[in-house]
Amino acid sequence: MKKIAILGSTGSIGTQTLDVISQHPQDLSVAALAAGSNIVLLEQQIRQYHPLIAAVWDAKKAAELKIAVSDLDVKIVSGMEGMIEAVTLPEADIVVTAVVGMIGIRPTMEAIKAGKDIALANKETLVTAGHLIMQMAKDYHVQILPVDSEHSAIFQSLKGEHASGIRRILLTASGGPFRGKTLDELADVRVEDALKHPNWSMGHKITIDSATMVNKGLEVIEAKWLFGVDLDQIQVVVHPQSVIHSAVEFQDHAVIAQLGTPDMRLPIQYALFYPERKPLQSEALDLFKLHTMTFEEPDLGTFRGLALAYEAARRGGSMPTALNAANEKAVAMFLDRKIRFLDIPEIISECMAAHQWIDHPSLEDILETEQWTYRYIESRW
Ligand SMILES: NC(=O)C1=CN([C@@H]2O[C@H](COP(=O)(O)OP(=O)(O)OC[C@H]3O[C@@H](n4cnc5c(N)ncnc54)[C@H](OP(=O)(O)O)[C@@H]3O)[C@@H](O)[C@H]2O)C=CC1
Ligand SMILES: CC(=O)[C@@H](O)[C@H](O)COP(=O)(O)O
Ligand SMILES: [Mn+2]
Repeated sequence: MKKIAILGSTGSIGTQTLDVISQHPQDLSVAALAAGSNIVLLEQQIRQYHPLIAAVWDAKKAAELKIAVSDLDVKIVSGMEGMIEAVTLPEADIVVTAVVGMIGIRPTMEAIKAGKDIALANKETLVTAGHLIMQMAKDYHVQILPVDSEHSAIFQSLKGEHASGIRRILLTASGGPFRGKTLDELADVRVEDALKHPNWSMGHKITIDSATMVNKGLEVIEAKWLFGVDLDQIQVVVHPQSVIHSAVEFQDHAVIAQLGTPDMRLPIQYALFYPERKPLQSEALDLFKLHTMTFEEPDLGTFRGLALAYEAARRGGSMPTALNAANEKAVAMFLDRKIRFLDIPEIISECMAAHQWIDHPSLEDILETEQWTYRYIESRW
């Protein structure tokens, strides 16, 4: 029986992880759950999956939850210390990092130090602290198993082959809801329009990232860390049908891809059972219904966020943190209707230009860069 801790159990990836666990009651069980503030759903999850511990970020909500589940044998904790206690629980074998944003860095690092394998959905952690996380994973002999659909597809296509065999990674992108639009057409788009992803149902933050294509930029950086390739070996290919989840071109020009319907339960399950494959109750791909698959080059002029991510990745050091922190803040402001859609790349660009670059940032440098970026945005917008 593999025991799982889920950081971000009430979100899109978290709830789909619980669905996978429900499909395999003989093999998988829940050791720990952690969420932000949705204690109504978290209580239901506690009653259904019986974790030993549940963490809530918000201390007041944690106190309310403690009373609500006082009939059960579950420890309720809160804040960052609570998150860390949940993911380092001795009984847990693997941690699914399904929290959104760079708040996931510290719990992920502590889980690695406690010897837990990581099923990594939280891409912001690798984008900002990839150099620290990948080294720690080596030092503590833990596996970082990708959950992000493209990275799982690359991982599945590689089948353990060494990075030296890779000629190129073909990282597919849907292009988001605004594919083919001009900058003029994007000037007045509404939050509702940006939240209409053509293929995937996901949390709000990543859905906006898909609309700006910053998501693809974050994924380029994530792929660099996960697979140890150079940036110029990663080619973004716009594939609006989201059926090819990504591919690897090898030195002999063979291209191996993973295809499927857009359903995150497959990459989640693959990470939880790796290297085994298990059955999954989900919709199978029907190529006759699909008819066509198409491919385009990304429009870096219109989707400036992707170009900025390449720039941040090339500069390295603390620049991806400046990009990511600026994006997290700007997306939150857009969702709050405080800025317009095209202000998102503008804010990222201004933060990157003003950022005091650090070559090999420590955890403290990364967290300080995050705070500086938030303060800088608050002082200007
Ligand atoms: N959704 C998807 O299909 C995919 C997601 N990803 C990545 O996975 C991560 C999660 O995405 P997604 O599931 O869509 O996001 P959601 O917004 O749906 O869920 C986020 C989760 O994080 C929790 N959370 C938020 N803030 C805190 C906090 N301070 N402390 C503890 N928990 C917190 C939320 O809790 P609460 O609701 O209680 O506030 C919720 O459980 C992101 O990094 C995303 O980029 C990658 C590929 C695909
Ligand atoms: C499901 C998943 O992994 C998302 O990251 C998804 O890929 C977003 O789609 P695009 O960023 O390609 O629009
Ligand atoms: Mn993805």
